[in-house]
Amino acid sequence: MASSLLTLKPTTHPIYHHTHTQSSNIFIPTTNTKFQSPSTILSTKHNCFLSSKLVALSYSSNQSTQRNEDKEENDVEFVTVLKNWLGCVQSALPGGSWWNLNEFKQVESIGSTTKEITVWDFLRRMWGLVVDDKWIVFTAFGSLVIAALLEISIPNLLATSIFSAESGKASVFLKNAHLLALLCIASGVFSGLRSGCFATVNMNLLRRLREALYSTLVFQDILFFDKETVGSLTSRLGPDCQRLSHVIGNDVHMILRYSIQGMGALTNLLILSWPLALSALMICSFLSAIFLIYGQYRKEAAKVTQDFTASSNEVSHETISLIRTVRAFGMERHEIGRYKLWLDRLASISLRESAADGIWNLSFNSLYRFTQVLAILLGGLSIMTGHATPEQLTKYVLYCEWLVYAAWRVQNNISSLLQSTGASEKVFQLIDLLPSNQFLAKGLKLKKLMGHIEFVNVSFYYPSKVSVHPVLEHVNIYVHPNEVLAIVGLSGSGKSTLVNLLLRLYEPSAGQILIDNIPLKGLDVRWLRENIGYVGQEPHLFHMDIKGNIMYGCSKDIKREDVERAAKKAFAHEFISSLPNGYGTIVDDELLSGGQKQRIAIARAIVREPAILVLDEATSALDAESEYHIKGILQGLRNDTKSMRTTIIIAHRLSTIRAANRIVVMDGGRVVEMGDHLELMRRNGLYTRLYELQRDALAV
Ligand SMILES: Nc1ncnc2c1ncn2[C@@H]1O[C@H](COP(=O)(O)OP(=O)(O)OP(=O)(O)O)[C@@H](O)[C@H]1O
Repeated sequence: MASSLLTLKPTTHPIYHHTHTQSSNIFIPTTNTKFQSPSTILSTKHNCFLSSKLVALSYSSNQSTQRNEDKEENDVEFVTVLKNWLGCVQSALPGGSWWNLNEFKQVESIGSTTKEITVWDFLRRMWGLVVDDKWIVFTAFGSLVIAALLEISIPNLLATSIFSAESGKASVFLKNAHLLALLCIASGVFSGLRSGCFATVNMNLLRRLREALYSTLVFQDILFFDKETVGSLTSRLGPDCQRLSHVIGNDVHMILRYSIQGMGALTNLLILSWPLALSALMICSFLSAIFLIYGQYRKEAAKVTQDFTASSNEVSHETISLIRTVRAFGMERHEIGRYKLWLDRLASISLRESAADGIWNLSFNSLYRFTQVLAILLGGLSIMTGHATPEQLTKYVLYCEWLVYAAWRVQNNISSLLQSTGASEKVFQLIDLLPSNQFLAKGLKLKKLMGHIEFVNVSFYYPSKVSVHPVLEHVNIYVHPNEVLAIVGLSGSGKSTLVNLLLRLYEPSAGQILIDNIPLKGLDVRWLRENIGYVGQEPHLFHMDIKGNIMYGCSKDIKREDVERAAKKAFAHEFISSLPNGYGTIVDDELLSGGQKQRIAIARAIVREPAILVLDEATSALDAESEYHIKGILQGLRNDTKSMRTTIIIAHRLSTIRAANRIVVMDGGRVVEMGDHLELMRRNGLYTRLYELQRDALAV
């Protein structure tokens, strides 16, 4: 290859100089004008012949030097390649660096810090999940034991039947054949019962496991969801739970079944010939020793695989849920690359697992065959010396096979159990999380909420975001019952955070919030939320009909007329009625426009007739006409003295909140101005600046 790149034409062209790149070992021809060919130096009329001779000589000597150099370089190249290969082989040998999973553990993936759990703890916890079905479990294990004992008697009876036929003992043969048929039917019945019961246990276990995990997740603090990703959590609920559900119905079941069969086979072997039985046992012990290393390795690999699966799930979830953004920015290939990175890592782990599997199977098969050879050898010798009969040898060979096969199955299922134990760590860590304190504390439920709100010296940091400056700093705000309070300010000034604290999605780092003079912490959180109507910046709809979406979370008895009235107030009735199934139309986040979603969300907040209404940028996606009407609603709500409703409205469009009783102006987490529109305009501060900027923008 290297020499083929060199095209030496010394008499007509400047000599081709070749360089040797260290990294690639490829010769690159270069035309270097400073180097002249021998023909250029010696080519004169007088010395034409001599020069041509010298050229030839020099060329041939150059060629031979080059051949030598090429050879040396080829040798070096060969040695390097050989060294690399040897290095690869060495690292791939059992115990080599290729098997080390630590480098994967260092990859930043989800949930890498978990408390190690022992197999015993794991089984204890799984038992806790199936204890309600204990009778099904006991029936399953009872049938398992009976079926296993029946199955292990079959080889003995089989050999006895064959040899009784061979020796012409018809009555013995018939008796054995009947017994054999009975045994087969009975073992079939008990095997069926066993499988059915274990399948039921599996199903119930999976259901309970998912239920336990899901209900723990749903009651976590919002802070928890700031840290965890949706993809990783759904991965725990999906594949991880599925994997754990096989533990009792598959792993424990198989371990027990084959342990009984193995013990039965060993007992039969010991009865037949103890030296032969011991030799088979030695092989099994050797297999167990190999297995110990293999099982531990699979447990480690399972943990890494589980985390990588969660990470890949996270990427795919993010990409699919944001597919419109991905498409708009043409990032499809980039996203595929991101996903592929995790798939490659998973494949890398899988490769090691498969290789470990291969080594394990190789060891097992070799030893299994070796047992057969040993049995024939020792058994044959015993027959020749008159120490054993052919019938005994046949039984011996059959039971030997059972023993080794049972040992293999037991060990394989122990390995699977270890894998599940590894995979269970994160799942149980999540299940063990305590619900948010809010749901544990029993708070007050007031007879009637007046809607008086007070933020007293409130400061706040988001716990998930380490920051020098607080998001809110010494905020003091009073909202009177039935008042419409608007909060304005630049983006990121902390307006939504105020609402988050009012809804108790987070707790203030300092200061406190009072409602009707009672600290928020002292109130029942569910009751409080029932009494607050909230419309967020990006309202989300559930995949259900519009009526269900409007009624969502409302504890009162709501009639269809109430839903329609709320929809009319929110200017949603007209577009809902124009849909094919009206209020029965199934919608979700993708099927409606932003403005339509916002109107449904406003109807959802209105229908519960809350004492406190919070609108966080609730008019941002509305057209001018709807916004005008919504302003009318707000005005109506304000004048509705019967319902006594306090309204907090956050808006960027200052036109929306001009009519508010008071306007709070926020800047960098602080309240910088407070008053009604005219007062603030007179003050000529931040509000005036913002107002004028918006007016100018509209005038342009
Ligand atoms: N869940 C969160 N975790 C960490 N930081 C957050 C979280 N939510 C908001 N922040 C940060 O808190 C600060 C205030 O955000 P907030 O949403 O309250 O501002 P805002 O005034 O409502 O902004 P906008 O008008 O753009 O909605 C921002 O710097 C933001 O990055």
